[in-house]
Amino acid sequence: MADKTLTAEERAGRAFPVSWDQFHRDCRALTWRLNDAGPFAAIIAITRGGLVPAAIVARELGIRVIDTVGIASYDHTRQGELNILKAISEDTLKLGSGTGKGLLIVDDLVDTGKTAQLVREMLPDAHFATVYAKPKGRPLVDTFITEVSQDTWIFFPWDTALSFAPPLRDGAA
Ligand SMILES: O=P(O)(O)OC[C@H]1O[C@H](OP(=O)(O)OP(=O)(O)O)[C@H](O)[C@@H]1O
Ligand SMILES: Nc1nc2[nH]cnc2c(=O)[nH]1
Ligand SMILES: [Mg+2]
Repeated sequence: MADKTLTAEERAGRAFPVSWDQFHRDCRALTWRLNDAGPFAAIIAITRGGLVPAAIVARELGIRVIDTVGIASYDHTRQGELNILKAISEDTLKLGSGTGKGLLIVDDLVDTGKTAQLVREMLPDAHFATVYAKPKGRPLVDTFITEVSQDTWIFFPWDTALSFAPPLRDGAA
């Protein structure tokens, strides 16, 4: 049974820090794959994590209609109830014929897949893309770039800062 006193990050154990450069490259690689799956009438970014990849993908694919769906589940690193903070707009739903056909949903990652599942229920025919995917959430994603193990915590560049790293011989991991 999962230890409820540990955060999701602590349970993960392994760290996968991603730099801005790396993230930009991975988003561009994602766009190459999405180019064959489109065209898309609009992008729906799952905020907040989906905002940065959505901006890069929109720029590369020339998509100018961008909507958001606001979902929060992690309080920093602890997953709680899923909260819909902002629904998809009526205009976007109409563009996707009510089912999401021809629409692209973008998020930074899937982990347990709970967020993805909720958005998929809103737009079952939309194309779902993430930059990173963990095995539990992977079946819910149509297109992604890099798979990381379930026990990995991904650190995004907007959540981190450069800091001193102790040398290996002083006990650094
Ligand atoms: O597959 P899951 O286990 O549902 O986790 C994935 C979701 O968790 C993170 O969002 P978070 O809820 O932390 O909010 P944020 O995007 O505002 O950081 C991430 O951006 C995904 O949206
Ligand atoms: N930053 C970050 N947020 C998450 N939310 C769910 N899993 C993760 C993860 O691995 N990294
Ligand atoms: Mg998110």
